[in-house]
Amino acid sequence: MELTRDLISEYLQLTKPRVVALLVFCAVIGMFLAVPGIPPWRALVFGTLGIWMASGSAAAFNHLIDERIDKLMARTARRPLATGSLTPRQVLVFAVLLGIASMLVLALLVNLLTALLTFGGLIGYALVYTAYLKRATPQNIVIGGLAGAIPPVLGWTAVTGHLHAFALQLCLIIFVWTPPHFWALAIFRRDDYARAQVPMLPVTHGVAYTRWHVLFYTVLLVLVTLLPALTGMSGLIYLGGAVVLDVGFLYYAVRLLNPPDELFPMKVFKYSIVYLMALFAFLLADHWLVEPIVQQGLVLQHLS
Ligand code: HEM
Ligand SMILES: CC(C)=CCC/C(C)=C/CC/C(C)=C/COP(=O)(O)OP(=O)(O)O
Repeated sequence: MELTRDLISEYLQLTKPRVVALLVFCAVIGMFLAVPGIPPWRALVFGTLGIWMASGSAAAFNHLIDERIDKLMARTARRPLATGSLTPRQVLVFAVLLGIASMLVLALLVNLLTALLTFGGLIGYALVYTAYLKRATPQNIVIGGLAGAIPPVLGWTAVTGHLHAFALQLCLIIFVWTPPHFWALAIFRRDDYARAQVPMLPVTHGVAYTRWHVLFYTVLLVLVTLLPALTGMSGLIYLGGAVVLDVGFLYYAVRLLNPPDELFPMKVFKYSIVYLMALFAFLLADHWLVEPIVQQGLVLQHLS
C-alpha cells in the first residue's frame, strides 16, 4: 500500500503538477473568455483533461531527456529518474501513453484544431526546447516559451473550434512573461546551471546582464498586458488589476538591479507566479462581472 502510494507520487512528479496546474488554469480562462456565459461542458471537461494530459506528458518527456542534467543540479537531483526510483523505460512508457491518451481525447471528444495545436505545444516543449534549445542557446527559454504560452489559445479553440486574435493576445502575455519568470530563478540557481553546463543567460552573459534583461521584458510585459483593455477584449476591472500587478512587477524588476540580499531573485520568481495567476483571474472577473451589465444595458436599450 505504502509502496503503491510512493509509486503514484513518483509518476505524479513526472507531470510537474504545479507548473501544469497554472498552465491548465490559463487554458480554462481561455475557454471562459471565448464565449458569453459558461462554455459547453464537453469542451470544458474534455478540453481541460486533454490539455492537462498533454502538458503532463511533455513534462515527463522533459524528465527523460534531461536525466543527465537533472542529476547534476541540486534543485532537480531528487527527481524520480535522478534518484533511480523510476527507470527511463518506465518514464518513456508513461510519457508516450499519456501523450497518446491526450491526443485521442482532444481529437475525438473536442476538435482536431485543438489536438493539432496541443501536439505542437507538446513537441515544442519536449523536443524543440528540451532536447535542442536548452542546450544550444541562452535564448532557449525565449523561443521555447512559445510552447508554455499556448494554453489560452488551446482553451479558446477547444470551445470555438477556431483561432481568434484575442486568444493570441493572451498567448503573447505569457510569452513575454516567461523570460522574467525564468531568469529570476536562473540568477539564483546559476551555479546549478554552470555545473550541468546548460547555457542559461546568467551563466553565459553574467548576472548583471540578465538582471537588465529581466527589466527589459518586464517593461515589455507591462505594455503587452494593456492590450486586452486597448482592443476592447477586457474592461476596467481587468485594467485596474493589471496596472496594480504591473507596478508590483516593475518594482521587483528594478529592485533586482541592486538586490537587498541573495534570496531576492527567488522573491521575484515567486511574484511572477502570483502575478500570472492573478492577471488571468482578473481577465475572468472582468468578463463575468461586466458582461451581464453590458447585456442588461443592451436589453434596456432595446426596450426603450
Ligand atoms: C520555457 C518556459 C518556462 C521555463 C523555462 C520555466 C522554468 C521554470 C523552472 C525552472 C521552475 C522551477 C521548477 C522546480 O523547481 O520544480 C518553474 C516553476 C514554475 N513555473 Fe515555470 N517555466 C516556464 C514556463 C512556465 C509557464 C508557461 C507557466 C504557467 C503558465 C509556469 C509556471 C510555473 C509554476 C507555477 C512554477 C512553480 C512550481 C512549484 O512551485 O513547484 N512556467 N518554472
Ligand atoms: C502541450 C503543452 C501546452 C505543453 C506545455 C509544456 C510545459 C509543461 C511547459 C512548462 C514549461 C517549463 C516547466 C519549463 C521548464 O523546463 P526546464 O527543463 O527548463 O526546467 P527543469 O529544470 O525544472 O526541468
